[in-house]
Amino acid sequence: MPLEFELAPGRMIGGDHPCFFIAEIGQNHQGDINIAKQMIKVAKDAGADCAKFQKSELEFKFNKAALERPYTTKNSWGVTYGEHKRHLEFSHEQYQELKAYAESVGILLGASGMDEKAIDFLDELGIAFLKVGSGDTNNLPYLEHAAKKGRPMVISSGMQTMDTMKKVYNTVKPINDKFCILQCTSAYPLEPEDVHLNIIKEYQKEFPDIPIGYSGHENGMSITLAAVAMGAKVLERHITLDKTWKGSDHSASLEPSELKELISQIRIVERAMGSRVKKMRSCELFTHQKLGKSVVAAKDIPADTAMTLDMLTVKVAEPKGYPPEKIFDLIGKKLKKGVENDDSVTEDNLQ
Ligand SMILES: CC(=O)N[C@H](C=O)[C@@H](O)[C@H](O)[C@H](O)COP(=O)(O)O
Ligand SMILES: C=C(OP(=O)(O)O)C(=O)O
Repeated sequence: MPLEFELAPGRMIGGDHPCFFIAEIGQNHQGDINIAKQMIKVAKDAGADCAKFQKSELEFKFNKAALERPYTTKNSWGVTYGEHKRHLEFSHEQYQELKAYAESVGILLGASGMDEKAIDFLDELGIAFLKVGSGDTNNLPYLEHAAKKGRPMVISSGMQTMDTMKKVYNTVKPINDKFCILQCTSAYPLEPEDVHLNIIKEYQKEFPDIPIGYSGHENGMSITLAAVAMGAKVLERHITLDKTWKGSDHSASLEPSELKELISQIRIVERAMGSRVKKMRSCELFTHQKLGKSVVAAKDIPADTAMTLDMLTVKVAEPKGYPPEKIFDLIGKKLKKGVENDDSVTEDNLQ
Protein backbone atom coordinates (compact mmCIF):
# COMPACT_ATOMS: atom_id res chain seq x y z
CA MET A 1 0.00 0.00 0.00
CA PRO A 2 2.11 2.99 -1.15
CA LEU A 3 0.00 5.31 0.98
CA GLU A 4 2.96 7.51 1.66
CA PHE A 5 5.52 9.30 -0.47
CA GLU A 6 8.07 12.09 -0.32
CA LEU A 7 6.20 15.30 -1.24
CA ALA A 8 9.25 17.50 -0.76
CA PRO A 9 12.88 16.59 -0.06
CA GLY A 10 12.99 14.93 3.35
CA ARG A 11 9.25 15.37 3.93
CA MET A 12 7.18 12.22 3.68
CA ILE A 13 3.40 12.47 3.64
CA GLY A 14 0.66 9.93 4.26
CA GLY A 15 0.77 6.96 6.64
CA ASP A 16 1.55 8.13 10.13
CA HIS A 17 3.64 11.10 9.02
CA PRO A 18 2.55 14.51 10.29
CA CYS A 19 0.00 16.33 8.14
CA PHE A 20 1.64 18.52 5.54
CA PHE A 21 0.27 22.05 5.95
CA ILE A 22 0.15 24.35 2.93
CA ALA A 23 -0.38 28.00 3.84
CA GLU A 24 -2.10 29.30 0.70
CA ILE A 25 -1.09 32.91 0.13
CA GLY A 26 -2.72 32.64 -3.29
CA GLN A 27 -3.40 36.19 -4.36
CA ASN A 28 -3.88 37.61 -0.85
CA HIS A 29 -0.58 39.50 -1.31
CA GLN A 30 -2.55 42.19 -3.19
CA GLY A 31 0.08 42.17 -5.96
CA ASP A 32 2.74 43.50 -3.57
CA ILE A 33 5.92 41.42 -3.26
CA ASN A 34 6.74 42.86 0.15
CA ILE A 35 3.39 41.70 1.51
CA ALA A 36 4.05 38.34 -0.14
CA LYS A 37 7.37 38.06 1.70
CA GLN A 38 5.76 39.07 4.99
CA MET A 39 3.22 36.30 4.43
CA ILE A 40 5.93 33.73 3.71
CA LYS A 41 7.47 34.65 7.07
CA VAL A 42 4.07 34.38 8.78
CA ALA A 43 3.65 30.89 7.32
CA LYS A 44 7.09 29.88 8.55
CA ASP A 45 6.57 31.32 12.04
CA ALA A 46 3.25 29.52 12.39
CA GLY A 47 4.85 26.16 11.59
CA ALA A 48 3.44 25.62 8.09
CA ASP A 49 5.34 23.28 5.77
CA CYS A 50 4.85 25.35 2.66
CA ALA A 51 3.95 28.91 1.63
CA LYS A 52 2.01 28.72 -1.60
CA PHE A 53 1.15 31.04 -4.48
CA GLN A 54 -0.89 30.76 -7.68
CA LYS A 55 1.03 31.14 -10.93
CA SER A 56 -0.77 31.80 -14.19
CA GLU A 57 0.44 32.70 -17.63
CA LEU A 58 -2.69 34.72 -18.23
CA GLU A 59 -2.90 34.35 -22.04
CA PHE A 60 -2.75 30.56 -21.56
CA LYS A 61 -5.13 30.34 -18.62
CA PHE A 62 -7.83 32.63 -20.07
CA ASN A 63 -9.11 33.24 -23.55
CA LYS A 64 -9.26 36.79 -24.87
CA ALA A 65 -12.94 37.28 -24.09
CA ALA A 66 -12.47 36.07 -20.51
CA LEU A 67 -9.62 38.52 -20.02
CA GLU A 68 -11.81 41.31 -21.41
CA ARG A 69 -14.79 40.35 -19.22
CA PRO A 70 -15.78 43.36 -17.07
CA TYR A 71 -14.87 42.84 -13.41
CA THR A 72 -16.38 45.57 -11.34
CA THR A 73 -16.92 43.98 -7.92
CA LYS A 74 -15.51 45.42 -4.69
CA ASN A 75 -12.70 42.86 -5.00
CA SER A 76 -11.54 44.02 -8.39
CA TRP A 77 -8.07 45.46 -9.08
CA GLY A 78 -9.00 46.49 -12.63
CA VAL A 79 -11.91 47.25 -14.93
CA THR A 80 -11.60 43.93 -16.76
CA TYR A 81 -10.78 40.48 -15.34
CA GLY A 82 -7.51 40.59 -17.30
CA GLU A 83 -6.46 43.88 -15.70
CA HIS A 84 -7.45 42.53 -12.29
CA LYS A 85 -5.44 39.35 -12.74
CA ARG A 86 -2.42 41.19 -14.19
CA HIS A 87 -2.30 43.31 -11.04
CA LEU A 88 -2.13 40.16 -8.90
CA GLU A 89 0.35 38.18 -11.02
CA PHE A 90 4.04 38.03 -10.10
CA SER A 91 6.64 37.81 -12.88
CA HIS A 92 9.16 34.99 -13.29
CA GLU A 93 11.83 37.19 -11.72
CA GLN A 94 9.59 37.89 -8.75
CA TYR A 95 9.04 34.14 -8.32
CA GLN A 96 12.82 33.65 -8.25
CA GLU A 97 12.96 36.32 -5.56
CA LEU A 98 10.15 34.71 -3.56
CA LYS A 99 11.78 31.30 -3.80
CA ALA A 100 15.10 32.69 -2.59
CA TYR A 101 13.30 34.49 0.23
CA ALA A 102 11.42 31.34 1.26
CA GLU A 103 14.70 29.42 1.29
CA SER A 104 16.29 32.12 3.42
CA VAL A 105 13.56 31.85 6.06
CA GLY A 106 13.52 28.05 5.83
CA ILE A 107 10.14 27.22 4.33
CA LEU A 108 9.21 25.49 1.11
CA LEU A 109 7.82 27.67 -1.70
CA GLY A 110 4.77 26.14 -3.33
CA ALA A 111 2.61 27.22 -6.24
CA SER A 112 -0.25 25.94 -8.29
CA GLY A 113 0.48 26.22 -11.97
CA MET A 114 -2.82 27.37 -13.43
CA ASP A 115 -2.09 26.41 -17.05
CA GLU A 116 0.47 24.26 -18.86
CA LYS A 117 2.85 27.18 -19.45
CA ALA A 118 2.81 27.97 -15.74
CA ILE A 119 3.57 24.31 -14.99
CA ASP A 120 6.60 24.53 -17.31
CA PHE A 121 7.78 27.64 -15.52
CA LEU A 122 7.35 26.14 -12.03
CA ASP A 123 9.17 23.01 -13.14
CA GLU A 124 12.08 25.15 -14.36
CA LEU A 125 11.96 27.10 -11.11
CA GLY A 126 12.58 23.80 -9.32
CA ILE A 127 9.35 23.69 -7.35
CA ALA A 128 9.24 20.65 -5.01
CA PHE A 129 5.73 19.51 -5.92
CA LEU A 130 3.00 20.63 -8.29
CA LYS A 131 -0.31 21.76 -6.86
CA VAL A 132 -3.27 21.38 -9.17
CA GLY A 133 -5.94 23.93 -8.25
CA SER A 134 -9.56 22.89 -8.63
CA GLY A 135 -9.95 24.87 -11.86
CA ASP A 136 -7.55 22.48 -13.60
CA THR A 137 -8.57 19.19 -12.04
CA ASN A 138 -10.78 18.14 -14.98
CA ASN A 139 -8.22 19.48 -17.50
CA LEU A 140 -6.96 16.05 -18.54
CA PRO A 141 -4.26 17.15 -21.05
CA TYR A 142 -2.92 19.53 -18.38
CA LEU A 143 -2.88 16.69 -15.82
CA GLU A 144 -0.90 14.47 -18.20
CA HIS A 145 1.49 17.34 -18.89
CA ALA A 146 1.98 18.02 -15.17
CA ALA A 147 2.28 14.34 -14.21
CA LYS A 148 5.03 13.86 -16.82
CA LYS A 149 7.22 16.39 -14.99
CA GLY A 150 7.83 13.59 -12.50
CA ARG A 151 7.26 15.84 -9.52
CA PRO A 152 4.88 14.81 -6.74
CA MET A 153 1.40 16.28 -7.14
CA VAL A 154 -1.34 17.57 -4.87
CA ILE A 155 -4.63 17.62 -6.74
CA SER A 156 -7.63 19.51 -5.41
CA SER A 157 -11.19 18.58 -6.27
CA GLY A 158 -13.48 21.60 -6.02
CA MET A 159 -16.26 21.78 -8.62
CA GLN A 160 -15.75 18.10 -9.65
CA THR A 161 -17.80 14.91 -9.48
CA MET A 162 -16.68 11.48 -8.28
CA ASP A 163 -16.74 10.24 -11.88
CA THR A 164 -14.35 13.01 -12.87
CA MET A 165 -12.12 12.25 -9.87
CA LYS A 166 -11.91 8.61 -10.99
CA LYS A 167 -10.81 9.87 -14.42
CA VAL A 168 -8.27 12.13 -12.74
CA TYR A 169 -6.87 9.18 -10.76
CA ASN A 170 -6.76 6.98 -13.85
CA THR A 171 -5.05 9.72 -15.86
CA VAL A 172 -2.33 10.52 -13.36
CA LYS A 173 -1.66 7.10 -11.82
CA PRO A 174 -0.05 5.38 -14.84
CA ILE A 175 2.30 8.34 -15.35
CA ASN A 176 3.12 9.35 -11.79
CA ASP A 177 2.12 7.48 -8.65
CA LYS A 178 3.23 10.19 -6.24
CA PHE A 179 0.05 12.19 -5.91
CA CYS A 180 -2.69 12.87 -3.43
CA ILE A 181 -6.23 14.18 -3.80
CA LEU A 182 -7.77 16.87 -1.60
CA GLN A 183 -11.46 17.20 -0.83
CA CYS A 184 -12.42 20.78 -1.62
CA THR A 185 -15.53 22.85 -2.30
CA SER A 186 -14.75 26.00 -4.26
CA ALA A 187 -16.74 28.75 -2.52
CA TYR A 188 -15.37 31.65 -0.48
CA PRO A 189 -16.20 31.64 2.38
CA LEU A 190 -17.58 28.13 2.57
CA GLU A 191 -20.60 27.31 4.75
CA PRO A 192 -20.25 24.18 6.92
CA GLU A 193 -23.12 22.48 5.04
CA ASP A 194 -21.10 22.82 1.83
CA VAL A 195 -17.88 21.27 3.16
CA HIS A 196 -18.85 17.56 2.92
CA LEU A 197 -16.06 16.09 5.01
CA ASN A 198 -17.56 12.65 4.37
CA ILE A 199 -16.06 12.81 0.88
CA ILE A 200 -12.69 12.28 2.56
CA LYS A 201 -13.93 8.81 3.61
CA GLU A 202 -15.30 8.15 0.11
CA TYR A 203 -11.95 9.09 -1.44
CA GLN A 204 -10.14 6.85 1.05
CA LYS A 205 -12.35 3.94 -0.09
CA GLU A 206 -12.19 4.78 -3.80
CA PHE A 207 -8.46 5.56 -3.92
CA PRO A 208 -7.00 3.40 -1.13
CA ASP A 209 -3.42 3.60 -2.39
CA ILE A 210 -2.95 7.37 -2.25
CA PRO A 211 -3.04 9.86 0.62
CA ILE A 212 -6.17 12.00 0.86
CA GLY A 213 -6.24 15.56 2.15
CA TYR A 214 -8.40 18.63 2.54
CA SER A 215 -8.30 22.13 1.04
CA GLY A 216 -10.67 24.33 3.02
CA HIS A 217 -12.28 27.68 2.36
CA GLU A 218 -14.41 27.85 5.49
CA ASN A 219 -14.11 30.22 8.40
CA GLY A 220 -12.45 29.04 11.60
CA MET A 221 -10.49 25.96 12.58
CA SER A 222 -12.89 23.23 13.67
CA ILE A 223 -13.62 21.80 10.22
CA THR A 224 -9.95 21.50 9.31
CA LEU A 225 -9.27 19.80 12.66
CA ALA A 226 -12.11 17.37 11.96
CA ALA A 227 -10.54 16.64 8.57
CA VAL A 228 -7.33 15.67 10.36
CA ALA A 229 -9.30 13.33 12.62
CA MET A 230 -10.81 11.75 9.51
CA GLY A 231 -7.36 11.00 8.18
CA ALA A 232 -6.53 13.98 5.94
CA LYS A 233 -2.77 13.96 5.35
CA VAL A 234 -2.30 17.20 3.42
CA LEU A 235 -4.10 20.38 4.45
CA GLU A 236 -4.41 23.66 2.65
CA ARG A 237 -5.90 26.89 4.02
CA HIS A 238 -5.74 30.44 2.73
CA ILE A 239 -3.89 32.91 4.90
CA THR A 240 -4.13 36.71 5.07
CA LEU A 241 -2.61 39.59 7.00
CA ASP A 242 -6.09 41.09 7.36
CA LYS A 243 -9.44 39.44 6.67
CA THR A 244 -11.04 42.80 5.86
CA TRP A 245 -8.69 43.58 2.94
CA LYS A 246 -10.00 43.84 -0.61
CA GLY A 247 -9.98 40.51 -2.44
CA SER A 248 -12.20 37.48 -2.98
CA ASP A 249 -10.34 35.14 -0.58
CA HIS A 250 -9.48 37.27 2.47
CA SER A 251 -12.66 36.66 4.44
CA ALA A 252 -12.21 32.87 4.15
CA SER A 253 -8.56 33.08 5.21
CA LEU A 254 -6.74 32.70 8.50
CA GLU A 255 -4.94 35.62 10.08
CA PRO A 256 -1.44 34.94 11.49
CA SER A 257 -2.54 34.16 15.06
CA GLU A 258 -5.29 31.81 13.80
CA LEU A 259 -2.84 30.05 11.49
CA LYS A 260 -0.45 29.46 14.36
CA GLU A 261 -3.25 28.25 16.62
CA LEU A 262 -4.66 25.92 13.94
CA ILE A 263 -1.29 24.30 13.26
CA SER A 264 -0.67 23.79 16.95
CA GLN A 265 -4.16 22.27 17.35
CA ILE A 266 -3.49 19.98 14.36
CA ARG A 267 -0.38 18.68 16.08
CA ILE A 268 -2.47 17.95 19.20
CA VAL A 269 -5.12 16.09 17.18
CA GLU A 270 -2.36 14.07 15.48
CA ARG A 271 -0.94 13.08 18.87
CA ALA A 272 -4.43 12.04 19.90
CA MET A 273 -4.99 9.82 16.84
CA GLY A 274 -2.72 7.17 18.34
CA SER A 275 -2.94 3.44 18.00
CA ARG A 276 -5.43 1.24 16.18
CA VAL A 277 -5.04 -1.39 18.95
CA LYS A 278 -7.55 -1.18 21.81
CA LYS A 279 -6.01 -2.16 25.12
CA MET A 280 -5.63 -0.81 28.63
CA ARG A 281 -3.00 1.93 28.54
CA SER A 282 -0.34 2.38 31.19
CA CYS A 283 -1.80 5.82 31.96
CA GLU A 284 -5.05 4.05 32.98
CA LEU A 285 -3.47 1.75 35.57
CA PHE A 286 -3.92 4.20 38.41
CA THR A 287 -7.63 4.67 37.64
CA HIS A 288 -8.05 0.95 37.13
CA GLN A 289 -6.43 0.22 40.46
CA LYS A 290 -8.75 2.73 42.17
CA LEU A 291 -12.05 2.19 40.31
CA GLY A 292 -11.77 -0.96 38.19
CA LYS A 293 -14.25 -3.61 39.34
CA SER A 294 -13.67 -7.22 40.39
CA VAL A 295 -15.71 -10.32 41.11
CA VAL A 296 -16.78 -10.46 44.76
CA ALA A 297 -18.71 -13.07 46.77
CA ALA A 298 -22.42 -12.25 47.02
CA LYS A 299 -22.69 -14.70 49.93
CA ASP A 300 -20.32 -16.96 51.87
CA ILE A 301 -18.76 -19.45 49.44
CA PRO A 302 -17.25 -22.50 51.13
CA ALA A 303 -14.17 -24.23 49.69
CA ASP A 304 -14.85 -27.04 47.19
CA THR A 305 -18.27 -25.67 46.24
CA ALA A 306 -19.15 -25.41 42.57
CA MET A 307 -19.94 -21.75 42.09
CA THR A 308 -23.21 -20.45 40.64
CA LEU A 309 -23.94 -16.95 39.36
CA ASP A 310 -26.09 -16.06 42.40
CA MET A 311 -22.98 -16.53 44.62
CA LEU A 312 -21.14 -13.79 42.71
CA THR A 313 -21.39 -10.06 42.18
CA VAL A 314 -19.15 -7.25 40.84
CA LYS A 315 -17.76 -4.37 42.92
CA VAL A 316 -14.78 -2.11 43.31
CA ALA A 317 -12.93 -4.37 45.72
CA GLU A 318 -9.87 -4.63 47.87
CA PRO A 319 -7.84 -6.65 47.04
CA LYS A 320 -8.42 -6.54 43.32
CA GLY A 321 -10.01 -9.81 42.23
CA TYR A 322 -11.13 -11.79 39.24
CA PRO A 323 -11.94 -9.64 36.14
CA PRO A 324 -15.71 -9.14 35.65
CA GLU A 325 -15.49 -9.76 31.89
CA LYS A 326 -14.65 -13.39 32.75
CA ILE A 327 -17.27 -13.84 35.50
CA PHE A 328 -19.18 -16.50 33.53
CA ASP A 329 -16.02 -18.64 33.36
CA LEU A 330 -16.26 -19.05 37.16
CA ILE A 331 -19.54 -20.93 37.02
CA GLY A 332 -18.96 -24.56 38.08
CA LYS A 333 -15.43 -23.78 39.32
CA LYS A 334 -14.41 -24.33 42.97
CA LEU A 335 -12.33 -22.32 45.42
CA LYS A 336 -9.33 -23.68 47.33
CA LYS A 337 -10.22 -21.62 50.42
CA GLY A 338 -13.72 -20.46 51.29
CA VAL A 339 -14.48 -16.73 51.07
CA GLU A 340 -16.96 -14.69 53.06
CA ASN A 341 -19.75 -12.56 51.68
CA ASP A 342 -18.29 -9.35 50.13
CA ASP A 343 -14.73 -10.70 49.85
CA SER A 344 -12.86 -10.64 46.55
CA VAL A 345 -12.75 -13.80 44.47
CA THR A 346 -9.18 -14.02 43.26
CA GLU A 347 -7.56 -16.01 40.49
CA ASP A 348 -4.99 -17.61 42.80
CA ASN A 349 -7.79 -19.04 44.98
CA LEU A 350 -9.29 -21.05 42.12
CA GLN A 351 -8.81 -24.84 42.15
C1 LIG B 1 -10.86 27.97 -8.18
C2 LIG B 1 -9.66 28.77 -7.80
O1 LIG B 1 -8.82 29.05 -8.60
N1 LIG B 1 -9.59 29.12 -6.52
C3 LIG B 1 -8.46 29.82 -5.94
C4 LIG B 1 -7.98 29.02 -4.78
O2 LIG B 1 -8.64 28.83 -3.78
C5 LIG B 1 -8.87 31.21 -5.48
O3 LIG B 1 -7.84 31.75 -4.71
C6 LIG B 1 -9.17 32.10 -6.68
O4 LIG B 1 -7.98 32.38 -7.36
C7 LIG B 1 -9.81 33.39 -6.22
O5 LIG B 1 -10.93 33.13 -5.42
C8 LIG B 1 -10.21 34.20 -7.41
O6 LIG B 1 -10.64 35.47 -7.02
P1 LIG B 1 -10.81 36.63 -8.09
O7 LIG B 1 -11.72 36.08 -9.13
O8 LIG B 1 -11.36 37.82 -7.37
O9 LIG B 1 -9.42 36.92 -8.65
C1 LIG C 1 -7.32 26.80 -6.63
C2 LIG C 1 -6.41 26.29 -5.85
O1 LIG C 1 -6.63 25.46 -4.83
P1 LIG C 1 -8.00 24.75 -4.31
O2 LIG C 1 -8.75 24.34 -5.50
O3 LIG C 1 -7.51 23.65 -3.45
O4 LIG C 1 -8.69 25.81 -3.53
C3 LIG C 1 -4.98 26.56 -6.03
O5 LIG C 1 -4.17 25.93 -5.35
O6 LIG C 1 -4.66 27.41 -6.86
